[in-house]
Amino acid sequence: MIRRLLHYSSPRARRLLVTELACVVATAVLQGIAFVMLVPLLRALFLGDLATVRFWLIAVALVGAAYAVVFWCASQVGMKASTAVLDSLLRRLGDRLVELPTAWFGVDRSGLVADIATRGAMFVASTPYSIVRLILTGFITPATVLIGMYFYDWRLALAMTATVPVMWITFRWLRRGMERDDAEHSAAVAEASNRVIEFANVQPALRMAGDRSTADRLVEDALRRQHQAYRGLLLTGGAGLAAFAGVVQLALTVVILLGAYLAVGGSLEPATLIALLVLGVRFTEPIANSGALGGGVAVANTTLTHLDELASVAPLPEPATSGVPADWGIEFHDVTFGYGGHPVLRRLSFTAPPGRMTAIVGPSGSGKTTIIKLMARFYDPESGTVSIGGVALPRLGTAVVEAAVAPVFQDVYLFDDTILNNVWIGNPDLSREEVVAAAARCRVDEIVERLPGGWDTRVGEGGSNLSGGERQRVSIARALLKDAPIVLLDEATAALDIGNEIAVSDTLDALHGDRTVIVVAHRLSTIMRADQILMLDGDGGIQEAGTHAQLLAAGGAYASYWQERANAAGWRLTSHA
Ligand SMILES: Nc1ncnc2c1ncn2[C@@H]1O[C@H](COP(=O)(O)OP(=O)(O)OP(=O)(O)O)[C@@H](O)[C@H]1O
Repeated sequence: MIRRLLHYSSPRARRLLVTELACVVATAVLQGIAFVMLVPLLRALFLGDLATVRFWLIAVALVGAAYAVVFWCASQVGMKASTAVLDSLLRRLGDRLVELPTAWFGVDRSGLVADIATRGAMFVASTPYSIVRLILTGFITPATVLIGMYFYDWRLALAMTATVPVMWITFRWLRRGMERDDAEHSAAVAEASNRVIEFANVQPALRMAGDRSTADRLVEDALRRQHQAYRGLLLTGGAGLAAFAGVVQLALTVVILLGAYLAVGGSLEPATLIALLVLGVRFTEPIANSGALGGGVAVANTTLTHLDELASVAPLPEPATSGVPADWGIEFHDVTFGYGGHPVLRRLSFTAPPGRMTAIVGPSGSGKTTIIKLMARFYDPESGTVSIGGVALPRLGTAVVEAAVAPVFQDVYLFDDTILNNVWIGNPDLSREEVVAAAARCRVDEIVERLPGGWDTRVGEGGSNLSGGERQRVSIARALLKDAPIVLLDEATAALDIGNEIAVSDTLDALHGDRTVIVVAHRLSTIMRADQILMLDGDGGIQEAGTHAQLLAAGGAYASYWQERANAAGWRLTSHA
């Protein structure tokens, strides 16, 4: 564990940790020496040899003083080391999260990350001081005592040595059990916190649907699994500790019995036996205490394993020097891609010309959002290439792609900051007036008018104080402000309010002819604006491609799709009239 901890520590934290451990080893050895010195002291006391008693008393006092000084140093360095280790762990976690491929965050990992960043990192950072120190003392002090024992009676020392492997095996067994159960417990805690967060987020939808049983069940199941895992952890810990304490007591009993046998046989003086038995107790006591801490090491190891897992997530390949795109057109060439082995796109090829708007339409689940995500390089395709301006995205590099692309997804997440700052992050170099003007173009000013604090109203965690459509409007304003040459817009199906529709239309008008725009389009008004429409076939390919007029004239799948949507819209208007 120490090796893994050193691996995740900064050079300063590493220096402090090594110094702390050196001090701990020194205190443990000094403690062991003091215990060993008790033997001649006690023996002299029993025999009434006061001159020898005085000599050993001074010697024990000197060793005790040295112990106190080194112990104080270990405590001071230990506290600094804990803070430095916590700092290193959080930095490593933060740096790693920034490097991870965007797709890693697609699956809900918030529970796991929160567990590492809070409970896990704090626990690991305090481990060297609160646990490792005591465990090291629990092993080094008895080892010193054992060596000392050989100087007084090799037979008792040998008996003690024979018990060491049994204690070691039991300790390892206890630790492994705790490690396994803590990994299960930690996964259950992460799952339960994901479900509780989800439960809170979907409350409005649940209440609308009038059926809370499914979400209730999911949360209850997750909490039940967490309780079960915790019970398992406590049971393993309890049983393991009892077994370990039993083995340690057995070791002491062996030494007492052997000592008594030798004393009865006359080959060991009673005064020496009593002194050695005191030493025997001193040998087993720290070991028994450290057994209880083995579980703590297991818990710390779980967090370190999670950090190892994060470190092993393969990053997307990046070029040594980025290629330069000839323009801002996007090309898919023979692209195949899927999730978990199930292909969503099969040998898909198309071109989205620069400065033009391409609308992607098709059945639900046909891969429209997936195409947008491949363009933003959340993933690389399994085969084929996605390129911008003739340069494949792996040769452009993620940073260049991220700078060139302004994506607006359906599931918009806003920071718990003011509405203005949420737009401003699109381009922090602009002035407040410029940001307000750009946001107004996307009709964010309409939202702001009804907010008590105007532009400086906080939007709540994830933007929860705004509607889905409003959140997307803020996100569109942010994307516009970024002034990227490519805009990817996944039109919100869940937010078909008129204000949002006008905001999207105005934005598309503003972008038209200037940027390459790719829209996953659901609204007829959006689809009609496009220079090119790609209609997906629901089997990973393109069924039809062309302009609105061309596709209508062709009278194929798109014409039927259009007719259906237009009829539905007409029916709605009539029914309201
Ligand atoms: N992260 C993911 N892991 C596993 N499967 C996924 C993931 N994202 C999407 N899928 C699956 O891939 C398929 C295509 O999803 P995608 O979101 O691209 O479709 P879509 O055409 O945009 O759908 P919609 O119109 O309903 O938004 C679906 O079957 C979806 O369930």
